[in-house]
Amino acid sequence: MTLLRLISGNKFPPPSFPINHTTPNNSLKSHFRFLNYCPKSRTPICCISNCDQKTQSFDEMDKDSKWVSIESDVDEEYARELEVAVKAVHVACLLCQKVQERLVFDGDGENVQSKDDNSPVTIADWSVQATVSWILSQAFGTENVSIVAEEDIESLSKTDATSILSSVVKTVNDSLSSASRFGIKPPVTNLETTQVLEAISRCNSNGGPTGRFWVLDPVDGTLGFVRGDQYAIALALVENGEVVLGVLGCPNYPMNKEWLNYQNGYRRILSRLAKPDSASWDGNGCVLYAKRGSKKAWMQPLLSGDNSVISARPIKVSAIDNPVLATFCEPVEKANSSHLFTQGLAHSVGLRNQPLRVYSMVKYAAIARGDAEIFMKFARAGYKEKIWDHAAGVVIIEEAGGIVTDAGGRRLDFSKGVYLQGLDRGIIACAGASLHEKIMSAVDASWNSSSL
Ligand SMILES: Nc1ncnc2c1ncn2[C@@H]1O[C@H](COP(=O)(O)OS(=O)(=O)O)[C@@H](OP(=O)(O)O)[C@H]1O
Ligand SMILES: [Mg+2]
Repeated sequence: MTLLRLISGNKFPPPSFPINHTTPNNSLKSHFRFLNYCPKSRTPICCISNCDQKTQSFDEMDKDSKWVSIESDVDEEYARELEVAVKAVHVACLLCQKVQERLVFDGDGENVQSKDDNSPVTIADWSVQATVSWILSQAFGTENVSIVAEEDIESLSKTDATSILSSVVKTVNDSLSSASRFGIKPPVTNLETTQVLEAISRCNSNGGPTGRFWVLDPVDGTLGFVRGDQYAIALALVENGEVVLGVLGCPNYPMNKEWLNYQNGYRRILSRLAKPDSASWDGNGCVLYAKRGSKKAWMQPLLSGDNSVISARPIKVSAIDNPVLATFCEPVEKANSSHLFTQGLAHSVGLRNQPLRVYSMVKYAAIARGDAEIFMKFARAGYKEKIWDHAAGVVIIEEAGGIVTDAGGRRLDFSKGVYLQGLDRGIIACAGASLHEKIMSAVDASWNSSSL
């Protein structure tokens, strides 16, 4: 059996796989082939193999195996989808780190474009979209993959965009060629420009109430990204209108939440001064993921340097329910959410801490990890929230024990197409029910006097 079958087929390996019985839980039938136990973190981890070799037997693959863990059972629904999605997001995170480094440190500003709505788009947005689209198509077959995603190829295909397009093609090929460290088999030859454009434009699903589709925000918080700050890569799987899987890559969100307070260059300089050692969780980013109904959410560190060990740890929302001790997060940009309105809400609920203003869906990650207790977003009237800005974050918070609704207490509806239709006033995510109710009551009490 070739590795390709493992990656692209829906079948799991045959039962004759070598299972390392040093695992403390032999009943866990991981969909990875080699169960083992991480000597450092003492968590169960599973080998994946170095896939850049043409065809390997499983025994051969074991020799150069690398470590990635996904705590799920081979028989569980969506196990294969989760495995592929987490790997794809890891690949995308490394891609973005490299592009951001060039953009911010080397002043490669040419690779930032403006979209029709004046929001920025960079080679990272298109490259991630192409890369994730290609990986999903390889894994499940192009005909089985439907993707709703933020970018299209309109501006990229214009004649004056040729140098950007070639940067995108190069970035995608560089990224896929090193994806083997995650067990993803790279293309046999570099992707042609047309293949890259096709991978991007294939993400043209409009979602809807039935069937299965992926939702991708290739770079959420592009403004944060171009400013050298926080951003996220968000991938979710929606089935019959319900988000069933969510994966959130946060390349600049390290283990230690204090780092969030250092914005822009200051944070970067600090992270450079204190380069993480390869096994450290402190300095590098993270990938969070969850599966609907599992009542568990997980976090992995990003690979750094030559490190090839990744173990996942469970995450939980904060237990704080006293407003005096709680912290709320909100968008950095006033244009995206009214700071004035949330300031009033904070005052009436009795929140005392300064708001944590963070770009992108990293805010969802902060709630899921227990670094903050409340996330509020109140966009201007008429703004229509897109499903890719929320899908992955919602399922991760919910499975980590939190609550996400609109201001009327209804769960967000991912079944109505590209937009979150029918959203009542704004979005409120909380660690617990008591804080959530307090915020909703405060919104009711002050909404009519707000200018929103
Ligand atoms: N006017 C307005 N109001 C509300 N929301 C908007 C608005 N404009 C954009 N967006 C969307 O917001 C995404 C950025 O995340 P946040 O809303 O959390 O804002 S911020 O990054 O913290 O400033 C951002 O995602 P990206 O485009 O992927 O960066 C947008 O989809
Ligand atoms: Mg976004």
